[in-house]
Amino acid sequence: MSKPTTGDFTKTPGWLDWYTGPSKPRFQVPAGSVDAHCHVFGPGAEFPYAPERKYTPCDASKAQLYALRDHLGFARNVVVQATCHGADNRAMVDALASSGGKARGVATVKRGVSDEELQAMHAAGVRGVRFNFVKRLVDFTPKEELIEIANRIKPLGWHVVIYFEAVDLPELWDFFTTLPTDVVVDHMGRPDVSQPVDGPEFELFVKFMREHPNVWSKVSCPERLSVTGPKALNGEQNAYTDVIPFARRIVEEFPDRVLWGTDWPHPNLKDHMPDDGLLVDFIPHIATTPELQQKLLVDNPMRLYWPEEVKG
Ligand SMILES: O=C(O)/C=C(\CC(=O)C(=O)O)C(=O)O
Repeated sequence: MSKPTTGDFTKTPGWLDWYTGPSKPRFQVPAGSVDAHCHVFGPGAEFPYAPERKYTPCDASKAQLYALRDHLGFARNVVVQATCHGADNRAMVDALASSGGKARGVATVKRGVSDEELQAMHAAGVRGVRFNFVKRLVDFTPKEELIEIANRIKPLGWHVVIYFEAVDLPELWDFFTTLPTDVVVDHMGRPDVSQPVDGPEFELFVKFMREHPNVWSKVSCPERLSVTGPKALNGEQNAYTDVIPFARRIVEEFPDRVLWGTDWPHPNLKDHMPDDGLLVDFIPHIATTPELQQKLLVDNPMRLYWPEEVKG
């Protein structure tokens, strides 16, 4: 893969660039697998970063994303709008347009978005909107605005992706459970994996999924959640062992409502940048049978993002 660039923007101090030269995964993903959570950044010279952004990344282009897809053995991507682009979805939509139908998108929209804009995004392959509640990433948006947006995108058959920290789930519960669409949680609601997997915090998340059949979860980002590692670097085949019980529990309890993604280019990591090949080798630790792997990587994302291609 080519190397990251930065254009005229100055990266956030301490920014870690994505890993060049990822290893070839030992785990071969099933045919038709979907990387259901990844981003593009700019390039800033073509698609400038948003003035309201909380971080400035290195560039991560669609060509680099699709090269990674091919290298890892994936067939498709779901490109999620990153907060460094605010509600300017052009870089993400441009990536979808160049994918030959092999990428869908999740956008960020404001209440002022027009029906024509929503229709154009739908035609480009957008199938969801993302509501972000992680305070270091976004300014607060009133809940009435978000509900209004959710009601507007529902007729398009889109869903809502939510990103929040585990400690905030109790406060957000009532809002999340009134959303009128399918709801996809990023990174299992960011559990504190130093707490027990059957402790009150994660039990609340499991209850959220158990009591609400419209709620799905991405079992992604062990590199973000892990406290003890080991890191997915230097050929490590048993990375992020402290995250495994959490992800495995969700995969086994809700096999038809889980998704997986690389999270490339891994915004805002502070400690290390993982080798994406080794992240793929993490998958069989959390989806331990071919049946679970098929659902996680193919059947579930296809049902949510390419339903027209799913028979029956
Ligand atoms: O890539 C992710 O999912 C997580 C992010 C970044 C993010 O959500 C964004 O910029 O939109 C994070 O925790 O910093």
